[in-house]
Amino acid sequence: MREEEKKQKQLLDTIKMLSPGTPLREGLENILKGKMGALIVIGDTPAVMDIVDGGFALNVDFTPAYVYELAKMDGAIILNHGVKKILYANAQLIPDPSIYSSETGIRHRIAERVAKETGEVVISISQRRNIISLYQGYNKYIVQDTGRILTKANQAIQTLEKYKVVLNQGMNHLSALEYEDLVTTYDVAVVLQRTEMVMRIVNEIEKFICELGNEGRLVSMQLEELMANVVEDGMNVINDFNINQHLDSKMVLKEIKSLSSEELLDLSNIAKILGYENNVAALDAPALSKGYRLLNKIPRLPSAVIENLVKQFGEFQHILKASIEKLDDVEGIGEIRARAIKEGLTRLRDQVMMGRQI
Ligand SMILES: Nc1ncnc2c1ncn2[C@@H]1O[C@H](COP(=O)(O)OP(=O)(O)OP(=O)(O)O)[C@@H](O)[C@H]1O
Repeated sequence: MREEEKKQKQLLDTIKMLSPGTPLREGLENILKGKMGALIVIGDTPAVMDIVDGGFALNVDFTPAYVYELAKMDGAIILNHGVKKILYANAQLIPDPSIYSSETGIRHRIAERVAKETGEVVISISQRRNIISLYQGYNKYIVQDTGRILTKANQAIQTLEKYKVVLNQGMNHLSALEYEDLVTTYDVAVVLQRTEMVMRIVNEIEKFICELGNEGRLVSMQLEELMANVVEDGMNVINDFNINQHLDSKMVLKEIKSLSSEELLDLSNIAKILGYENNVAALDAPALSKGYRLLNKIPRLPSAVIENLVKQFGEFQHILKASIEKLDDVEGIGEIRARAIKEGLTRLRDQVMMGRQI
């Protein structure tokens, strides 16, 4: 999984490197518009240079215009890793022919084999089919039309908005139950399930944003606005209800993330990760909140003080029922802050109950 995640991140970084607005993308678009093809290797590692024959060394600064002119020649262009320099042009690439390639055109076959053999990024522009393909190791990615990606990104934002409404309702319901001391494992598992579903859509949208480059600013802003507090609230729900002796909150989050889409639908899987019994009946069992999430919503309450409160009282219900004097006894809390906490909790209760009626 780790290796898979690393590869995915590498591919995303590469996609960003040729996203709209970058000099590399401009060069590639020019080649496409000029109805030419190209074969471009990014990186002059020994593994790459071992399979290069002929061509000539340039070592000039990368510009979209140079790469366009050089693409008029036969053979491959080799750039440095940061795409700052054009190192070689007109190079013949001779990768191991026994490496499997699923491509049909010669240029694409060479590109795929070179990427597999060297692990580097290879870009192939097909003259006939008018497409840009990118190979990195064993991964392949086809550069798509910006308008199409934008449509998909906007659809994903709309889906995210719908999921966010449902998540907010779940969070508000959980808050109300925390005040009433009526939380069950089911209510906790539901909000964590919804949070994870939201995060999975966010991952999709982040990929689109990488692909869109400077065309993705609006989507990025919308995403940022929609995601305010989602990650923190999710983490605090785990902090509040995790009773698993073997997993800390970060590990719990990781376990939830590693659930397949089907496993995520079964709430008892989430309950089990949190340390509750792994059966349907356990979902009806009461769950006690420590209070991290709700205390974090009180303005100007430092996290160290929240930590001390939870350490001293153990449960949100005990904090809720504590007198000003008892709150005052906690390290970092004087009388003024104790009153502010009381008032903050009352105000929050009113907001939560109002939200529930809607
Ligand atoms: N081994 C190689 N090393 C470097 N460049 C190559 C190599 N093989 C092919 N090329 C480049 O690819 C160009 C196109 O080759 P060819 O037309 O056979 O491939 P193709 O896959 O049909 O291309 P396209 O899809 O662009 O029409 C060649 O003119 C050459 O510049």
